[in-house]
Amino acid sequence: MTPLLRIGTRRSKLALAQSGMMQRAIGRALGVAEADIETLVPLVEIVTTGDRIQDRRLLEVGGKALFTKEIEEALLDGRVDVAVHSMKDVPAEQPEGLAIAAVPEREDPRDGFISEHFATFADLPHGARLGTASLRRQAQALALRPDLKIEMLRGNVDTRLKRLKDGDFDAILLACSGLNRLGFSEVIRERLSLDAFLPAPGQGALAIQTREGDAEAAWTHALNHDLTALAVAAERGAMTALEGSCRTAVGAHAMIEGGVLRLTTEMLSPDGSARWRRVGEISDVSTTTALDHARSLGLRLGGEVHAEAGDQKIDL
Ligand SMILES: NCc1[nH]cc(CCC(=O)O)c1CC(=O)O
Repeated sequence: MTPLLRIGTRRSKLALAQSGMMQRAIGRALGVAEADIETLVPLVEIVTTGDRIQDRRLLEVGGKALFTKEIEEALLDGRVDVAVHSMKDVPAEQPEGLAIAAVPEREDPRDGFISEHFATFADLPHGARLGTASLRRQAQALALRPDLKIEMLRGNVDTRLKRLKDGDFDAILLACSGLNRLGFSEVIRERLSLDAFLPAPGQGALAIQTREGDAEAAWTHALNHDLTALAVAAERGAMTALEGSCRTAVGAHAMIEGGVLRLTTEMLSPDGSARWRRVGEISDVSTTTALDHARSLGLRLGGEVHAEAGDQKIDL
């Protein structure tokens, strides 16, 4: 049996968990019998530059694309037909010839607090060591607790949890979504508030990427969750206006309740002492609201934050 669709995936446990979930969803959408999914919708593992490089300075030069480049090349070559990414890791612009064909329903978008000895973020003692590689989490943590010592924490989720266990940190912060998908939810001591720890644009959501010509295939519609796609479009609009990347402290989160989409976006100085935030809404949203409508709100609010931060704009 020749495969119907090949799914390109990174080899990390999280990437494999996410791709595996989508493999089953795509198999079902294509009407493939459960027993044939592995054969007809196979996973193809691809090592990306980002996986090879552990040096943060090099990652800063290369940015997000380091985690997606090789997979995108495989898509363009036709070696694979679909890629599953964490939306958070997808750059603002799609490469020529590729498209985000679907955005499945979002997992918990919140950041999780993980610690051996402390039950909540507020319980951390003066000067406690907090591990994170995210400039956004660093800035948001310092905004609440300038006394904390932020320490670099890189690597896959299991590496990070092991370093916490080894006593390298008093606590670490990780996305709840990744932990939930890995089956590690029990390590989360506290789910941090969306207000204090405004998530990264797209956090908790996945991006299903295809060649442009395949983006309208019937199975992509089956995987798409319209309201998540709309919320994420707003968040990524803000990200675009704020030139958000791994290098800047940018948060954006949109929630849809009772037909109202409410977007919050912010930028912070790395030490958390300055914070520029905007909130805006679109009313009467439904599953048929145009993504561009949501994106425009993001671009506008992000632009306002950007303008207000002005000269003080953080350039690292
Ligand atoms: N940059 C790392 C990254 N990219 C996506 C996730 C998982 C969270 C998600 O699904 O958004 C993580 C780990 C983390 O932030 O804890």
